[in-house]
Amino acid sequence: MSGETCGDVKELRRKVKGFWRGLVRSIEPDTIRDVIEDPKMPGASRLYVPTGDSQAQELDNVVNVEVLPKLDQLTPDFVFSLNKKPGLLALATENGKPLPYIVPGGRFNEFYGWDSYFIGLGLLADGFVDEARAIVTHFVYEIEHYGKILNANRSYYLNRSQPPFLTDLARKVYDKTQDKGFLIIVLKAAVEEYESVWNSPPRLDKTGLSRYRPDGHGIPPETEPGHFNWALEGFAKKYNKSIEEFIELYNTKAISEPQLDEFLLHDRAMRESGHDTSSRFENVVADLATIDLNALLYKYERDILEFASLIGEDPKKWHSRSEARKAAVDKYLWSETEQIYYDYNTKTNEPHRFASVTTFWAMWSGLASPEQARQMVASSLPLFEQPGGLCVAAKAPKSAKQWDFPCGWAPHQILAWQGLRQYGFVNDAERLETKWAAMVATTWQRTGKVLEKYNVCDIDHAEDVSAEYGNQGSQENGFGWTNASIALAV
Ligand SMILES: OC[C@H]1O[C@H](O[C@H]2O[C@H](CO)[C@@H](O)[C@H](O)[C@H]2O)[C@H](O)[C@@H](O)[C@@H]1O
Repeated sequence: MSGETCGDVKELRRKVKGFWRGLVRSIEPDTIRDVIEDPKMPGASRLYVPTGDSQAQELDNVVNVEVLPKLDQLTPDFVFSLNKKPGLLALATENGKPLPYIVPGGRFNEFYGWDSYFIGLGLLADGFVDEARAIVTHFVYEIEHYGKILNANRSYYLNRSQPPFLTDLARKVYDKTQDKGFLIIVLKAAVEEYESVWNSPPRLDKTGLSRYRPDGHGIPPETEPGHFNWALEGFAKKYNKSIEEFIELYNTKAISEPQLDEFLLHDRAMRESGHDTSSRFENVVADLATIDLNALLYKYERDILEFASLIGEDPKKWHSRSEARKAAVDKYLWSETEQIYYDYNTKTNEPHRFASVTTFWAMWSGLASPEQARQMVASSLPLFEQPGGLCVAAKAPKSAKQWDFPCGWAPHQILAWQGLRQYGFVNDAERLETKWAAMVATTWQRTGKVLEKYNVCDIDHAEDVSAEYGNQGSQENGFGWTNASIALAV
């Protein structure tokens, strides 16, 4: 790294400490209006509170508060019915006060599932332990009241989750606080989430592995206008309708289109995977036992085992579960010849041969054996390494989406750095951290912004990623997980 770049990185690192403040939100009378605001859906003005949360209900003299029905009534049809009156979902309070949370930034003005994990890591690196602990408390609240850690706390996200990271963040917070009471609460919620969301049908498959496969109905309303035009044109033509007219007919079930149902099943699963959208997942992901999710669930099993031991409960069951998952991953996902983990198609019963950088999640979670890790570093790492760090994929698809080549994203970098270090590949981790931090910092100097994602293959134009809704991030506050990556790399 040149002296100038090194200076940019250090300056950005200092800035990041201050960026967090601008991303903090809190559901309380003075701030509720700004917090409810949804750049994705202008006009959102409601706060939905779960049955039984009387504290959140007290805000009804400031905004329009509506109480949700009980958990088992949050069906796809019910959630769809809220699309005409979208709103924010209440989060946890503590000692009678709302607990603040941190949003990613840009068009994402709500509490996200996996973004919050990475934000939590950044907060811990910056010494904000209470704020990181609050993220865990919100996750627990969401599991108790909404049945899952939500994609984010908006009404239209009620039926789906995101990649699960509760236990690792809780463990890291516990390491700082040594609060066993906190661990007991987390353990109960994590087991509940594991059993009812990830280890039950429809997500659990006969292989014993899990898939992203949420329920839902209709066209996802939070996407930018025209997002689905390419997929809907043919259907609209068939009925001699405009795309808007067709959407209305389809959404209200006036017409039935099983082929579109199938496309949207995968689309929802792709959003649950956090990788919306990508050519790896389009039209297939609800059938895939991905390396991503199964690595994360292995980590849950290992963490739950440890939490149970720490509080004096019998951890045996979790040992068997993690061993069974490891065996299934080795059987179905590991490619001995190509030395990489592929996803497995549970419908066609064959590997989905798409090389993804998430293969390194098997190292982050401890799922890979030392030999598998060595082979992946030797054979697969070079496929993804680019001037700006790790790319999502090894090659360009026909039509690139934002989670495709040539993009690189902070969560992928962070998990790979940690995975590499865990298996002793410290030089590789340091080299990748340096490449990424240098690219983020020089782009920040050039554009004034810290962004959601980067073109890691063309670092002189790294901000140039126009796929889908463009590139989020700002001058004042950066972007949540990228801020975190700088806090962790430097
Ligand atoms: O509005 C379109 C989609 O936006 C979200 O996805 C992207 O931003 C999230 C927040 O940073 C991030 O978690 C996700 O990985 C990104 O792809 C949202 O999560 C989607 O559900 C939504 O349809």
